[in-house]
Amino acid sequence: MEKQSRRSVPSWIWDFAGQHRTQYVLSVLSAVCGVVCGILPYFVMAGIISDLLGGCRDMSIYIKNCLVMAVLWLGRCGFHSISTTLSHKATFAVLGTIRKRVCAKLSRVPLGTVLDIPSGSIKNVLVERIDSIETTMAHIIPEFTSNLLVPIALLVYLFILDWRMALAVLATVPIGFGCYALMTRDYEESYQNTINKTKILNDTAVEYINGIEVIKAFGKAQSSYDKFVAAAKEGASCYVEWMRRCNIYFCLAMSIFPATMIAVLPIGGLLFRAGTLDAGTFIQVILFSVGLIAPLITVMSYGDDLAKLSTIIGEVTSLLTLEDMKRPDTSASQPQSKDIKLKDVTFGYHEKEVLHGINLEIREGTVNALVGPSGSGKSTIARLVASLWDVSGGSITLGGVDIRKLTQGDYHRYIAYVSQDNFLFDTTVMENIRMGKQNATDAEVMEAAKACGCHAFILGLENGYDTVVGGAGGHLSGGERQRIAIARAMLKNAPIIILDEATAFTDPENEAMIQSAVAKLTKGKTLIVIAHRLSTITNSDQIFVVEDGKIRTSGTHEELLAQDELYARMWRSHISVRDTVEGGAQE
Ligand SMILES: Nc1ncnc2c1ncn2[C@@H]1O[C@H](COP(=O)(O)OP(=O)(O)OP(=O)(O)O)[C@@H](O)[C@H]1O
Repeated sequence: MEKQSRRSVPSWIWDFAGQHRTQYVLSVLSAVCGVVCGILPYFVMAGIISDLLGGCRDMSIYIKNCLVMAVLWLGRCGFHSISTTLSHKATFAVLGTIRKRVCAKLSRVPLGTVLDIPSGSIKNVLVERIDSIETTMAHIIPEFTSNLLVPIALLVYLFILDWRMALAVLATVPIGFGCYALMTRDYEESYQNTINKTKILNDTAVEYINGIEVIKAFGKAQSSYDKFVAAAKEGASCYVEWMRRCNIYFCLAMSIFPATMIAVLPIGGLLFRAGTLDAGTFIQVILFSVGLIAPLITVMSYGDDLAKLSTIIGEVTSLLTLEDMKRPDTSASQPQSKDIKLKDVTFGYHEKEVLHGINLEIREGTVNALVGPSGSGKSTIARLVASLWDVSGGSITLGGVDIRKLTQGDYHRYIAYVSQDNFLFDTTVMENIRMGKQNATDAEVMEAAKACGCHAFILGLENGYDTVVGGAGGHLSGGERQRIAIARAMLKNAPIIILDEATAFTDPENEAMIQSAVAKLTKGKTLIVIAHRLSTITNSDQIFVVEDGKIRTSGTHEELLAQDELYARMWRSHISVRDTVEGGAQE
């Protein structure tokens, strides 16, 4: 993910806060009140010390001050609690909004954009990184503001009291800031570095888990594990090195900042001796200098968090500013028919063009097949028609309307796409099928499953329709996954079906069941099928032979057998493989 233009942290939070802005404002006000309650006791203490020095023996004054102090401390706790409650509530809502916007964004960008970002990185931003800013955001908004405002107010008061002593209080500040600046000089670069290492670690972990089957099968457990350990070690040493560099400056800054007495006591002592500073003012300055530095140190400690927040905002922004597929908010016009036309379509993944001027017409209600050698571009054509990517050149029209002029929602109502992957979500069979139609009743889901011949095997599962299928449908066989995916498409009841036939699961029994499911799914509809088993498409109205990213020929099975050598060759090899398989099965 590229770094995108950075926005300031407050404006970014303000934008996402939306209807929760009032909560943040109230939270800041409560925090200011809390810090004021924390500082007022210093005034009271100054008063008590003056009274003591003046020889006051009136008990009621001490008791009154004691009560005031107690009320102030209670107030401090109360306001702090109100402030953090409000800001935590608002922050959780903001983080929810951010996650929703990122997820919505991912559904609007071309599929390729999402595939190009390692899934570990997206998951990392969406879950861990956004989570990690919760505490920072919830605390930083009220506490940073209040801890900054109150010392400023105190400083103004000190300058009014005695400008010479106010300067003495500030004497250590430039040195402390100097140390802090040294600590943070390469902060952004170092932090980005650690983030990159963490991303590599995440991606390695996700790859290790996703590829565990291959790793085990090929005996690569040790080398894959070593790769993961190396990524973990690199991440750790990067952190340790960064901390080692910062630590000395951090310790110096944190020791020098609070050491206000170094200047306040000798300068104050000299002025007191010279008679230009009275004891009461001297005492107030001593107390306030302590009260002033503590909130300032808190503010400084947020510098680190602010920088982290800014980096994470950059990452989230880089996801949110990914370029959308160009689709309008409302469709310019509605298609007059369900005919699909590809005109001079070119397309490339990254720089490499894989489709070179595709022209084909698919008439409403017909069965159409794309056949051709592996890698010739069949699935790519299907994905473009399914509007998962945009064409690089040329156009795809539905009923005469360029599909880029239809909203995603409008277009997807026309299309049901069953991909080779047959991805199932880690939820129940019922919910996986229901994804075809969100408001479908259980009865409708079962009806679709029956029509696709899955009902019986689903009832045979551990918990029937309530069986959880595992990550990506891992608890089911390939053929079962495919039939559930077909049932899902059937429930959607879209007029155009795109079926990217998987090459596996070709045992005769499964093939027969899948064929019967497909036949029911596509009855009276437009079908575009990517066929690997040519015997399944001999009755198609049109067969397009794709070769090297171009349509080589088109026609019916018989026409192509007679006219196209490539098709005839593919048919002969299909027949001979099928005979071998079936012969083998019968023996
Ligand atoms: N996500 C991708 N990124 C980059 N290149 C890709 C991507 N998907 C496919 N390709 C390339 O595009 C070309 C066409 O691939 P496509 O999947 O469309 O072929 P196909 O005819 O469907 O193949 P098969 O029959 O093996 O499924 C191939 O050279 C392939 O390597």
